[in-house]
Amino acid sequence: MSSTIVAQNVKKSFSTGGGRKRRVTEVLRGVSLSLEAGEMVSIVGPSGSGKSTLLYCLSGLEAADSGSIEVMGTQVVRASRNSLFKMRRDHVGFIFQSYNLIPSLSAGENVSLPARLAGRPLAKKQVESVLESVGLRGREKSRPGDLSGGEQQRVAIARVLAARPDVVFADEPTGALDSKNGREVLGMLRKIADDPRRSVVVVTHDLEAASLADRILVLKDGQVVRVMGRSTAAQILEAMGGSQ
Ligand SMILES: Nc1ncnc2c1ncn2[C@@H]1O[C@H](COP(=O)(O)OP(=O)(O)OP(=O)(O)O)[C@@H](O)[C@H]1O
Repeated sequence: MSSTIVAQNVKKSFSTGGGRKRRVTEVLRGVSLSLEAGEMVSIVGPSGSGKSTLLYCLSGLEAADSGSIEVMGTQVVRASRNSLFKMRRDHVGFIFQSYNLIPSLSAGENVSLPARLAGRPLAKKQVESVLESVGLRGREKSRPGDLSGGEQQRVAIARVLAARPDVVFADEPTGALDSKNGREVLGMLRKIADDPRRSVVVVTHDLEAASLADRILVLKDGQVVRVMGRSTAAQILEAMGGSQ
């Protein structure tokens, strides 16, 4: 197996307020992790423990202060904007709680946009086939506003699948969905990670979602306090000390 992400001793602080009211909060206090191709990792922990910040630092959306993060061999910490742009374009896909679709574009156009921007336009058949793979056959022309939340998230997954990324980062992907749609979306994420070339990192409060991962990292106060192999939601809850 080969590593898609290797992160060592990642630190990140935020400062808020100015002058005498300036406060520095250490949000990540030396996080290390590695992710293998074909693996799904969940990051869980109490609210404010730094889960989203970690995801954004790993993907280069947020700049870590120190440490080392390699994504598919590219060093992310203190990388140039150009190198981060290329790393994200060539290797990374994102799924957010809020879907982040462009409302004025159809489902098909949303799916094909990243490939078009990367100068590798998709054939109509490819767009149809990737939408079909997420259960949206024949919905190419629908606009996000005409789709349910679950369907919009599936378009977002189709957009990621079309770009064939090595690593998919998902931040609370089921946070806005009911449990049935949430389960379907999670099944799709699990399927992405079952491809031996791909890996998935999911930040979630949903412990059923977390239990689909091969490894679960429990974050507390900006540090990884537990690393678990395949676990049930009840075992994860126990590892978190009984509180989400
Ligand atoms: N841009 C920012 N500026 C200042 N503080 C920030 C910023 N982003 C995050 N924080 C702070 O960092 C801490 C961790 O936030 P983060 O969103 O990473 O936690 P989380 O574990 O994902 O929380 P939740 O589960 O509630 O989404 C919080 O105290 C938050 O207020």
